[in-house]
Amino acid sequence: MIYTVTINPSIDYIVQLKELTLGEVNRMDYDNKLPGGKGINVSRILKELGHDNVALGFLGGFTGQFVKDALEKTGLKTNFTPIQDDTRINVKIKAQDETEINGRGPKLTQDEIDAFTAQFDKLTEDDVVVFAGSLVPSLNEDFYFDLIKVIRSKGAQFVIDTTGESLRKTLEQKPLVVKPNNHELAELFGVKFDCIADIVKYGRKLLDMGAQNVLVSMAGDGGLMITKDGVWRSLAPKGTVVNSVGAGDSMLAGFVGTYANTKDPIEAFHYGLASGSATAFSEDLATREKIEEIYAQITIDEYKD
Ligand SMILES: Nc1ncnc2c1ncn2[C@@H]1O[C@H](COP(=O)(O)OP(=O)(O)OP(=O)(O)O)[C@@H](O)[C@H]1O
Ligand SMILES: O=P(O)(O)OC[C@@]1(O)O[C@H](CO)[C@@H](O)[C@@H]1O
Repeated sequence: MIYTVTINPSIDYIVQLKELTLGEVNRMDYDNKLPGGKGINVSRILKELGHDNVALGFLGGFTGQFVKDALEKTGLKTNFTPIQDDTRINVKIKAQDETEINGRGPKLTQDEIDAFTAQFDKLTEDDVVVFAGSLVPSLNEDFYFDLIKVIRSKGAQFVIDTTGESLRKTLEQKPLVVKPNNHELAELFGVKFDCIADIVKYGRKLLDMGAQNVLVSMAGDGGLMITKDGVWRSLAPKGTVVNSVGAGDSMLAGFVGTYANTKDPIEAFHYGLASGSATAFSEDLATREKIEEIYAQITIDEYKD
């Protein structure tokens, strides 16, 4: 089974207006409330693609109830740990630019944390756990690292969408895949990339440091996949970008779901790219129909040094 973990879910409050003027009363043209959080987005795309999965994390208050109901309406399997405090609301303003204001997140009690962590004792080597998104203020990065140790001790695989030092620290536990974007990869090594060969060189370092597969997303320039068997590249398909929320999560979902079911990294990369671009071209996260349409437009070429 694939489990996604969203420690700090949200209601994504999408607000659209032609122009945002700071310091004035602005009126919305359109607004919408969506269940949000990176792991939840991964779960929603996994479900679209027909990959069985369960969304885990913490939900509380009227906002948490909204997220739970919205996910259950889609038929997604969830097993969120109930909490006393309210799940956060993240504001996504789509005006002349896209501006995001994300909440800090709720307080968790020790009993709530213990109830959540107990679930990981049941994992087996057939399971994959995907961690995505920020932690709540009362937890630090060690929370992820400690859970990852438990997951690996059960023989299960893990994926964590993180950057910087916490990415470096998780590599020794051999994540199934890491997915920095090209800027995050450059920052991790304190370098600047001038060409694809530079990106490949530093992507290979992540393999050497423990990652099983490396995806480097490059927004409108597509992506690269680096594995021990070779390097593959794809240009992004053409389309109108209407949404930058969740493209990275969708890419991760397309890759992880396909890889878990086929063990074919090239097919997984293909679905990862298609899912990322399909979401970038959609108002909300992509539908399966859109992902398949984009999939058919993508070609993947082997990259030779
Ligand atoms: N302008 C675009 N045109 C086509 N595809 C895109 C575009 N932007 C993003 N994508 C698709 O989404 C994938 C992930 O995008 P990106 O590189 O921005 O990841 P990210 O930085 O992790 O995203 P996020 O902002 O969601 O965290 C890309 O590899 C690509 O497939
Ligand atoms: O504050 P975090 O956890 O880093 O990011 C949360 C978030 O911005 O990420 C998702 C898009 O990737 C949104 O659904 C959600 O609001």
